[in-house]
Amino acid sequence: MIQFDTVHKRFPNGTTAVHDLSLEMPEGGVTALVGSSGCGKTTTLRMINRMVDPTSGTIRVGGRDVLEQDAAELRRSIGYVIQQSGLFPHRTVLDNIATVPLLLGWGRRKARARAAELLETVGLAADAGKRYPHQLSGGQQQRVGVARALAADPPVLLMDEPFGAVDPVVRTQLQDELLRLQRELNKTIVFVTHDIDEAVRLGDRIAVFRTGGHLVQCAEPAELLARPADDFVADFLGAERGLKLLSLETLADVPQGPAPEGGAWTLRLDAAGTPLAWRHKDGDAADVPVRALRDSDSLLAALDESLSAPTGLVARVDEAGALTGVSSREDIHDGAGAAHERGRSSRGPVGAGRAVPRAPDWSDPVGAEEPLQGARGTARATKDGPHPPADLAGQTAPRTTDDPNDTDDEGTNPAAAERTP
Ligand SMILES: Nc1ncnc2c1ncn2[C@@H]1O[C@H](COP(=O)(O)OP(=O)(O)OP(=O)(O)O)[C@@H](O)[C@H]1O
Repeated sequence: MIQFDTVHKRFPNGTTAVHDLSLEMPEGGVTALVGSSGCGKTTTLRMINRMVDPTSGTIRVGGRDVLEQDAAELRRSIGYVIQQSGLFPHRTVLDNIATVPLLLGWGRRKARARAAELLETVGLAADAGKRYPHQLSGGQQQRVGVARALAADPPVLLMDEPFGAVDPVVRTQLQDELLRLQRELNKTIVFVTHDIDEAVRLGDRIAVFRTGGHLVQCAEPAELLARPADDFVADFLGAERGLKLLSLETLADVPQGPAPEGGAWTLRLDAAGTPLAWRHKDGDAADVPVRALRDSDSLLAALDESLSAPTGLVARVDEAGALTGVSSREDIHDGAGAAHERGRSSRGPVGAGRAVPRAPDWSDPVGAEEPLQGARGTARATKDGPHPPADLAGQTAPRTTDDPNDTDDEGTNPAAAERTP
């Protein structure tokens, strides 16, 4: 879907941001761009929708050279989500989401109907549509940002650290939701992040860059974790590379047996057979909570639970949450060893049956129930409106898809003011 062919970007001040990049981003997949600060991730992303033009080389989207297309039209045909959502502060949420459809000449009624539909898709209550961005939490604003990017149903979504400014809990919810949406929508997504865990979780492929805009390795997460190309990539992946690999493997193949009876600990179940807690036979010790796991949960979660459970056993449940059996710490450990063995072999199927997130929908209760006030995490809003971090103020935040003349080769910001479609 997106092809970079020896693409080079040198800014007028002499900085080489991207160095002879050749990379393919497959259709319907999430390509995560990672690397340390200043290694050219954002520039790479912005060359796709011509917010920045390459100095040399060719970028094709859907087989067409982007330089042969009108920049404004191209930008409207590609969804774009940034950190701090980049919403227009003086427009309602509904109008923010309707921005691109209006630019495409849909007509107000149709554009608003589509915006209302998308509010639901991203898990926000209809009431949120009438609010202004600063009346939403950081996580909610990001959802609006995603809805806005999806409004004209573009085949390609560019996401630049979209969840970088929310707290870890909200961030995980947003990641889960993106995975759920992606299973339905099958967009071609390019996702920039600093966070390797986020890249492993979301990426079908991960491209690792190093300073100077050099691509060091591009591979599926499991392959990257099992066989980093060099010390730079290994360092970037971090000390817990082995555990990260287990986050990609499911528990499905680990054997299970019947829950123990008559020993020191027994598993308490409710009437439907759902595990509740481990109970000690003497009744002196407090019950130990149990985190029952499904086949689709990860080996990492299983390892964690087996270490937390007093018996070393992991309760396994079916889709309805009813107990199917238990797996021992040893069996889980063997499963982990087998996953690593496959990873070390030339092209093992590690990660093929990738673990899926547990929360199947936008489980942010704020969307429906909490008062739509204030912000959580670092994307804080106050009664005076959102406060973007200093490095974003006046630069990234105002850049949106409805800003057709916005290119930044000189590092200036022609889009400081909101433009009306
Ligand atoms: N408009 C510009 N003019 C001059 N240099 C620029 C411009 N935009 C980016 N750069 C430089 O190009 C290099 C790559 O920047 P880029 O924003 O693409 O990196 P990044 O990997 O996305 O960084 P970060 O993770 O910190 O956002 C950096 O050295 C940056 O200072």
